[in-house]
Amino acid sequence: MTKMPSITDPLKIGTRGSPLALAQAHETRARLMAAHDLPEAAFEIVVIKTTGDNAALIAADKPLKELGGKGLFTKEIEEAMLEGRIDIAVHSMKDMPVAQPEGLVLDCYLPREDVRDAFVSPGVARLADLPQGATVGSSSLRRRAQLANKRPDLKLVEFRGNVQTRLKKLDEGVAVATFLAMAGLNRLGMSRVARSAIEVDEMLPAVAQGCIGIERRLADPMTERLLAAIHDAPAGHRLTAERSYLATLDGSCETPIAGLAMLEGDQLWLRGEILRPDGSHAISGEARGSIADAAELGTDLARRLLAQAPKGFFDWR
Ligand SMILES: NCc1[nH]cc(CCC(=O)O)c1CC(=O)O
Repeated sequence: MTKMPSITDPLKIGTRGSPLALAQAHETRARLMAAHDLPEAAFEIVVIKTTGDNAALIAADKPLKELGGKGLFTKEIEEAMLEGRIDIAVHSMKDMPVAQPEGLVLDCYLPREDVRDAFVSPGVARLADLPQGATVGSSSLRRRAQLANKRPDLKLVEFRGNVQTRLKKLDEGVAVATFLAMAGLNRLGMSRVARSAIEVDEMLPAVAQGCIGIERRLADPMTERLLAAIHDAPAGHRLTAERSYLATLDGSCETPIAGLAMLEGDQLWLRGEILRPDGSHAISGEARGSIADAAELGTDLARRLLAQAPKGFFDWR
């Protein structure tokens, strides 16, 4: 695109078709309209079906790592952008690999939502109140490992699908509780589904949880300029630290990894936790430093955690 988007030549916003993905695309469009004083018709939302949206695959209730891991929800979208069928792509940063394909850049982040996990249960008020031996549902490697580590008495079952599917499973008594990101619920206007928010000291969230990122083509200066106006610098500093930590740890989604950076003025406070998938061993640590050193902070914390990991810590794969 060489000129400002217009009704006759709209900027094409690529997204998955899930309710959460669409809500995120609409938020992005609203921010672009406001920042550039453009009408809604200057943007076109283009829904792209990804491997991860294949209902048959998801219904199989296999752990996501067996279905192709990170990239499952992005490959087709990135291909569409490289082919020019879309101009930008809106993503949940939590699901994004740390490196993008040649020719694409991911450096625009919207203001971050609630980073906490939600505790969802018809009968139990909070995580700490779960009775001994209760069955809980989650397909997230990180949440499963964290729960197994803290509460080895709990029984874990795979739980996937959209919010409605999961709530139905709870209704049917398949499990007494499940976990979702507060951010997703808030963006869907469904915060009431959360029985309580789990504080980050109790369950450290996934790297980049609650953050929307917008990807573009490298050789597209107009889009770069459009996106620069809606980039949130604080989210950028936090994500830089968290993603550099993840990159050093080799964050394929085959390893349970948690990480969260908080900003206090121009200082970053990065916390991290790596676990064995069965929860038998957790290693955590933290690092503090200036936003100018965000990337080094992430690398440094990751190296320190790895140094504490006994030989074979990740060998379970
Ligand atoms: N892995 C799926 C996914 N990717 C992003 C979110 C929620 C929104 C966010 O964290 O930005 C979710 C669902 C969940 O964890 O409940």
